[in-house]
Amino acid sequence: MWQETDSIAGSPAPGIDVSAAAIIEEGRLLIVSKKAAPEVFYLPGGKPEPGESAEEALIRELDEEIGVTPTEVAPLAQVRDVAVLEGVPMRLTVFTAAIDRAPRIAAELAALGWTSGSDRYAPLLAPAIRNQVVPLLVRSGLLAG
Ligand SMILES: Nc1nc2c([nH]c(=O)n2[C@H]2C[C@H](O)[C@@H](COP(=O)(O)OP(=O)(O)OP(=O)(O)O)O2)c(=O)[nH]1
Repeated sequence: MWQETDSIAGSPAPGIDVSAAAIIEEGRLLIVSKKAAPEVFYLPGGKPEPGESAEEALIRELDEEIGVTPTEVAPLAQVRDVAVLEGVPMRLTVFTAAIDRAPRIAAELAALGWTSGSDRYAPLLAPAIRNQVVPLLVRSGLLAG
């Protein structure tokens, strides 16, 4: 289902897996920052726990982080970059999603915002989001850019 670009068949991918949601409302993408690094913004989500699928992890993390349940979840892309907090290789599995209520900051989050991808948040976005996910959303017609 996912297109793999740089793994050798049969060998596990190095680094960490992270699931994240691209939630767009009124032309803006929902982004969050964590208390551990309040100046870095990225998509809500996190690492799957043992035995959890990427989508199950996403649903759990959205509840824990922003108190919402996704109403429509669809695979968008897998991107590889350096995980901005750990500094290790990361495979980020991104789903598009809608949410059932207004998000609110919970758990370990510092802030929540909505970005066009080219506004004041742009320099604060994690590299995977700024360089890969936002351009993909713009190419897909989901974000004006
Ligand atoms: N959720 C998320 N994490 C991202 C994105 N881009 C990016 O580099 N990361 C990095 C930040 C962290 O280094 C790592 C995710 O770790 P995390 O601390 O948010 O995961 P978690 O909620 O499962 O936390 P924990 O179990 O380690 O406490 O991936 C993104 O768009 N969304």
